[in-house]
Amino acid sequence: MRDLFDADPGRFERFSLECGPIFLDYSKNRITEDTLRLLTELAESVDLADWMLRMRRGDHINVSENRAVLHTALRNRGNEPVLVDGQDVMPAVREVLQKMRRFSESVRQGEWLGFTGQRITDIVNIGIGGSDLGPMLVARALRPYGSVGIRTHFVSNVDGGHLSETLVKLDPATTLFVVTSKSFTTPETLLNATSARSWLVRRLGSEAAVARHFVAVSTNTQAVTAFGIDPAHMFEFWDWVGGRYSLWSAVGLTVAIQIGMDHFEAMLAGAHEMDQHFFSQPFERNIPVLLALLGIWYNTCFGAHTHAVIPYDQSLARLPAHLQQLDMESNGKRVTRDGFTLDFDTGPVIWGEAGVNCQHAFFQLLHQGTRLIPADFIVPMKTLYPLGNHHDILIANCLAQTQALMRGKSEQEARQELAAQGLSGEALAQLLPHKVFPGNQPSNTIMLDKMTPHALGSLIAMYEHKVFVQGVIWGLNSFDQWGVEYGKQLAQRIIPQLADEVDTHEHDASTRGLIARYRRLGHGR
Ligand SMILES: O=P(O)(O)OC[C@H]1O[C@](O)(CO)[C@@H](O)[C@@H]1O
Repeated sequence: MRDLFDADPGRFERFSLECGPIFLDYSKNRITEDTLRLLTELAESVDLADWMLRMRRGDHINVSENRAVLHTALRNRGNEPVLVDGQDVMPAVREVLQKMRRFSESVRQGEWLGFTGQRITDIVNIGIGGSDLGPMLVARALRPYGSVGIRTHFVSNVDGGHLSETLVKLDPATTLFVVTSKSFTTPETLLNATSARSWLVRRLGSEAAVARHFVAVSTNTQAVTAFGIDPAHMFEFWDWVGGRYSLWSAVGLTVAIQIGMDHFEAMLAGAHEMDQHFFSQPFERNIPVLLALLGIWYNTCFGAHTHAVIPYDQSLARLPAHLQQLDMESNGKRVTRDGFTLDFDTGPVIWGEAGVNCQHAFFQLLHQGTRLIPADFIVPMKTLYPLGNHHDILIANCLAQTQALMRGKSEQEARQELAAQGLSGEALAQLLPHKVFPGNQPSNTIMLDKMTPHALGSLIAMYEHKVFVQGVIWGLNSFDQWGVEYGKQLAQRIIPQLADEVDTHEHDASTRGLIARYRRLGHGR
């Protein structure tokens, strides 16, 4: 890459793109114009444009679940209809957005009161996976846009510690629980919701309190009603929205209460702007398509097994976690949508951490380890937290890291540096190999103007489309997740067996031994 930069002063302009508040510099990749031409030919060879159209027009491209994939309809700001099985879904989408607006405003204005007549101050979203990670990321990133009197909390883990540690800070009289579950059958969520309900009823002394302190977000009215939540207090979404693509729906209710519906809709508008870019730009000028092609190139042709996501923005600290589900649950697949087993690598391991913290943790491996690790660096140009020169230092670190990864440090440069420090002979020779950086590590720098609802919407939508494009090229159905079912099934079998006396012979010796140990030492003893 050093040589490519030296040979072409226009490389940055040639290999950077803009869409609204998003600026992508992809010049620090091992690419030439030829590489890009070949990669876009690859996209053409799998009829990517046709797949994009099929997604957009509501075809059932989620073949194993026989569903349309239309999270783009949730943020459609235009007037055109979006058809699923011949029916326009936009009126229902707008109706739920209106209902979210009415409800979130009434909570924010103090019109929706708790059972004892007090204002709501704390919202607890109970959900897991897509019913947790997306809204949690957004709530954290957009906190400065929030209402002063409202705090949000996210409980996902069935580990009793998660709920207990949250409840201990809360007053039931001023707390609203938003039980968020697409299926409303996820055991972890239902158990957390049941325990929260018991806490509320015990502390407020009446079952009748539930109606003022519990609302639901789901596609399953029957299960919501069976749980004891009035369907009038249920916010609907639809089976054509995948869990990991659902933060744009009523799954964002907690966020809407926190930041207000105008900001929530600004986030939808940002996502819509990215959708329009994605659906209209030629592949070689299309940000999600280019990110996908670069990722495929490193993954499949260079054997890079992982992809790092490094937000230089503390408020995006949970972005890697959200993208882990988005990417790995979508493309962590080894058979094609037609059921053929693939003989090449597909979805990479997504990982990452907020910069600069990770510079002091795992960056050593990026700089001098043996692996090829493509990385995305995400950074806002303006900060919402002006504090002395903190932001300049943050930016400088981000730029320095991508530069160091790209340039490396040659043996000659390292030798000169050591000599300048007064080293020579044996001492210099011994240290020299440790001071050499191979470089040539690829990265994308994604600059946001500023962390706004609009920019965040564009950023997340950009990654959704990247994952879709990769799935199409690898021949996968990116919208099912059968792989997470098996462990769930086994857990249901093991739960009753944790009690004494139950036969465990169906299991392997390891699982049997661990159950026996738990019976002896754990189990609340
Ligand atoms: O919203 P639900 O139905 O509770 O599901 C939660 C999560 O569980 C999964 O189905 C599997 O982990 C995810 O895809 C989903 O986001």
